[in-house]
Amino acid sequence: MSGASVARAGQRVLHDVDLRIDSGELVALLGANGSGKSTLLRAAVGVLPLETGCAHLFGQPVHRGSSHERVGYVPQESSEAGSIPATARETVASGLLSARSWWPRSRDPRVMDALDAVGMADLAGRPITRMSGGQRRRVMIARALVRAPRLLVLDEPFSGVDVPTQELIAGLFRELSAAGTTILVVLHETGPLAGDIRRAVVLDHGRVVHDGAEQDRPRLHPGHGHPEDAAPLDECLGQEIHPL
Ligand SMILES: Nc1ncnc2c1ncn2[C@@H]1O[C@H](COP(=O)(O)OP(=O)(O)OP(=O)(O)O)[C@@H](O)[C@H]1O
Repeated sequence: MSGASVARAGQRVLHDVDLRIDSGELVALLGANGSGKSTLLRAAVGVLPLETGCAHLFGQPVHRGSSHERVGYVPQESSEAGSIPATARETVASGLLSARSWWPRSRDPRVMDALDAVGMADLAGRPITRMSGGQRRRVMIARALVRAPRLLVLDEPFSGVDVPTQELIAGLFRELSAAGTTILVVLHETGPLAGDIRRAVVLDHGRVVHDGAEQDRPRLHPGHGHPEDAAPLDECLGQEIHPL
């Protein structure tokens, strides 16, 4: 990305971002709530339009209709899955859909392999609407992995996932990274990937304030821009995120 700015609801929330990620890098994107991490990811894969600047993937300009056959994208929990009662297997198979192939391929062996890799093969037949948040998260990671992407873009993959599964997924990222997959991952804490991340990009109020060694990054300060951060606990508890 070069000189990339993005507006949401008429307000600029990403300012003049320059970011180049080379093939095979593992990069953590960090920052307080509302600092613009998800916005950056979504603009980088063409889901959100740029106000200024440009973005390229694999040397080609990115736009909303870009083909993402070489990109695996795992969005944040709140924007994924919805209430469609697809099974884990069907959900992962939908990751194989493309402009050339529109028929769901649940029997493709890659589907069960991807579910196995995130420890979800046993629940392949369960509708994702009947899964916990952490289980759904693992299914969405399998969906991103199923077509062996060259670039994996993940928005808080460990959120809601228990520690043993975090370790499992971190091990998977390590293997993929060693095999040359490029990984850009939004994290709140580096957690199980702490020893693996050489490069951290930190956003603050939509600007890159650090791009370099993880141990040199500035400490995060409390969030801004997300009203729930300041809301009393009983108000937060009243919010139903996934109505069944
Ligand atoms: N759908 C939206 N409409 C309008 N503004 C939005 C929308 N989504 C995010 N924003 C605003 O854009 C800014 C950046 O939000 P973004 O979700 O990119 O931050 P983030 O760093 O990913 O936050 P978090 O850590 O809480 O996920 C914030 O000020 C936020 O309030």
